[in-house]
Amino acid sequence: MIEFRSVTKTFPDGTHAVGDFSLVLPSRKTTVFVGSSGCGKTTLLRMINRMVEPTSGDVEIDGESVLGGDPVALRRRIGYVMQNSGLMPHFTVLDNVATVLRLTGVGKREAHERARTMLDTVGLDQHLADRYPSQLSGGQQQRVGVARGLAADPNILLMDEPFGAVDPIVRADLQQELIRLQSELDKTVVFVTHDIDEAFLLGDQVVILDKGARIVQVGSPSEIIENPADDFVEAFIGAERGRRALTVKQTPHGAVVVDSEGRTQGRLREAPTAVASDAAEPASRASDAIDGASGP
Ligand SMILES: Nc1ncnc2c1ncn2[C@@H]1O[C@H](COP(=O)(O)OP(=O)(O)OP(=O)(O)O)[C@@H](O)[C@H]1O
Repeated sequence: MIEFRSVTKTFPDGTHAVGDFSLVLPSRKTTVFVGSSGCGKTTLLRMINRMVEPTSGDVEIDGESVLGGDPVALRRRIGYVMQNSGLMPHFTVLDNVATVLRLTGVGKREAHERARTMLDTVGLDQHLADRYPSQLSGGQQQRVGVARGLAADPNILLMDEPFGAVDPIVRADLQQELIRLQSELDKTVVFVTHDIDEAFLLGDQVVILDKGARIVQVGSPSEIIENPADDFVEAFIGAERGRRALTVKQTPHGAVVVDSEGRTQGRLREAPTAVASDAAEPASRASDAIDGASGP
């Protein structure tokens, strides 16, 4: 479990990036920080591995302050995946993935072996191992970034807009891959995005932030969609428009669900009892009740 305790961050130039932020991020779940540009998402993420030092307050991992020990050792036991992959251009794919292992003293042979396994884990073909990052597509580079973040088998994986720079089709593919990976690996994932659909797709816990990393609402996707805290959240999640502004339309073959553009999204199942039990299952998605909805 990661816990932020009254954390603030003011940068040396006087910018108040985070003001009094407190939150528990449960273990083995995905928490998504979502909010518009400059609201403090990256700063929050980087305070977990001390790439940014808090001005005041504390961040704890399993009850232990991250501020007590050596920041370099801390960073090596926390996976980090960033936008544009952050791969080292003069290292091969295999060497990039093996980096953290090598830094922690693992021998070259063993590190490469482990790196090869990681390529399989993230769905990358072995023949890419000897290529350089510039010889890969954007989506492949991001997969290498994920493999590198996971190579040392960290309990915590921090992901900062990891799929922000790839086209929508590749992005959807990478999102599904992350869902698959998470179900296999069971990490504590902290994911930053400004895309609310991505947040709802990936997050067990979604944290909607406003300027200064002020928490506007925190909850499961279902909780937020079913009960937006205020007008800000309602506007942010697009509750009144697009794919979430759904209405029921009766047809000769039963009720269907139609979006705000008039497109039929799926067939409504008659399951009033299932609706009641959904409330007890926070991980359920609104789309679960819609037969045939393709998801965000
Ligand atoms: N090193 C820095 N020095 C001064 N101000 C900074 C620094 N890093 C970030 N900031 C400022 O702190 C605020 C929060 O930045 P942060 O990068 O955390 O936001 P964000 O929500 O991740 O934004 P984006 O989605 O655009 O990446 C912004 O106003 C930003 O300009």
